Amino acid sequence: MQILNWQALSSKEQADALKRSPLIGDNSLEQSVATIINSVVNDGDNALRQFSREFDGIELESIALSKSQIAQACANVTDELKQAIAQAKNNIDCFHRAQLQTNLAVETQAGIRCELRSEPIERVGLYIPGGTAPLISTVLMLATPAKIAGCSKRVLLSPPPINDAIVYAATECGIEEIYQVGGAQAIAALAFGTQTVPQVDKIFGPGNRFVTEAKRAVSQDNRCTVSIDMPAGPSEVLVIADKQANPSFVAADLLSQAEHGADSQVMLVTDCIKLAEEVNQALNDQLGKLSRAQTAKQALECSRTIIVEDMDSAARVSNQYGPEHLIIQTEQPRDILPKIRAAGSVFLGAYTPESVGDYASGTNHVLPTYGYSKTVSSLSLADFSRRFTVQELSADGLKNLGQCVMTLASAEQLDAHKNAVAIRLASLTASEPATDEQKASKVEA
Ligand SMILES: NC(=O)c1ccc[n+]([C@@H]2O[C@H](COP(=O)([O-])OP(=O)(O)OC[C@H]3O[C@@H](n4cnc5c(N)ncnc54)[C@H](O)[C@@H]3O)[C@@H](O)[C@H]2O)c1
Ligand SMILES: N[C@H](CO)Cc1c[nH]c[nH+]1
Ligand SMILES: [Zn+2]
Repeated sequence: MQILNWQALSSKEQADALKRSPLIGDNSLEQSVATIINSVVNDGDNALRQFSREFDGIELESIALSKSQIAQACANVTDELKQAIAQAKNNIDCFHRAQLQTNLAVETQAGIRCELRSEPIERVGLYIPGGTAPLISTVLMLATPAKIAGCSKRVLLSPPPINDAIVYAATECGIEEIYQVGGAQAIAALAFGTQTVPQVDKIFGPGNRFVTEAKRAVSQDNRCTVSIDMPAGPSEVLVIADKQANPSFVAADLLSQAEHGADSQVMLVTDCIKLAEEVNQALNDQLGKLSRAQTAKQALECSRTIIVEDMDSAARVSNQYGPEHLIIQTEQPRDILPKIRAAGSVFLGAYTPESVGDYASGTNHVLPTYGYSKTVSSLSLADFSRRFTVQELSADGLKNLGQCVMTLASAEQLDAHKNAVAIRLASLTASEPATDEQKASKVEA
């Protein structure tokens, strides 16, 4: 990887050093995805079949999997893979179940009760990438929290021909509706519905740049009201390492994300030039042995090593980049953690490869990319529910708050708002028995 000295760079060069892969900034992407979406809106299933032919090279017999197709796919999965799926699912289930929250109620003032409640999102669409690798683990990452949250309609889509283990993992997570459609056309189908694919309320799942652009586009399209989880595009990792880090471990972690796609990006930030050179050597040694060497090599071409003065500076560079995954392989990784402001998921120490989070530690691997980790959180149980508030005032509560609201409404010159309170306060006063003082003043009058 290209090695850059952070201190020697101008601020423009520093910003360029942290730019994402040029494939992601491709201007033609927006237009080609818009064309795909419009075709699905107009032609429904026919468009899905046409794009499957064009992009996946598959002549689709059935878009929806039948019960017998599902049973056959499950029977094809080996026991070893079934056991690994079960172990990963247990950990993911354990971590996401722990995120269940109870509704809360607070009395902000006497007679004023405020509540925060949450309800599952009813219809969710789960997109499982499958263009270049069948991401079986993504099924667990999406379907497990969707089930725990109580989403009643959970449909799963993945490119054709759908992988048997994806189907098995889906059924293990209680998914009954499975469709073989991929790419931007799958996202359009979930957003607008077709003759076969049902329309959903929210779309979840990562994907390549076509999928991610399609999610962005449908979430801003006023022809539908679908929402999305987050921009979870091509994988990224940034490794902060010091002189004690094992260069082979670092190289292996960088390659584990580089192999996802040519548009993936991996970064190394270190205060040790010797380590940077050893990692480059280890990358060369390991790259040739990978089945996806060509893809990883392309990703490495748009990736960089940045030499910084010290670990404080490393944390600042990482925060500026806002990586999807951040690995800290230093002598005292926990010392750096409090300085981290932006990362989708953090991996501490030499024995925490990023792969464990991808598959089975229990955390969710659906994470914001493109620098969105500065503002967007990693996928969690809360994303499958919507929160809403409730308030209830007693008559005394309204008496306590009425004047405050009327004063604010007057200041905003919104008379009807003020009146909605005033009319009630007046009715309360009228229905109250008169006090001795009031009776006396009436007699005097
Ligand atoms: N950020 C995250 O949380 C996260 C998690 C897992 C995976 N990922 C990423 O997901 C991605 C998976 O990508 P993938 O390609 O393997 O699978 P994918 O399912 O996302 O995309 C495959 C689909 O892309 C469409 N496509 C391919 N070429 C096209 C073209 N030229 N024009 C229009 N559509 C086209 C096809 O319809 C195909 O079915 C990787 O980039 C990986 O890094 C991200
Ligand atoms: N690294 C991916 C998230 O960017 C998730 C994944 C699934 N399988 C392997 N890796
Ligand atoms: Zn991965």
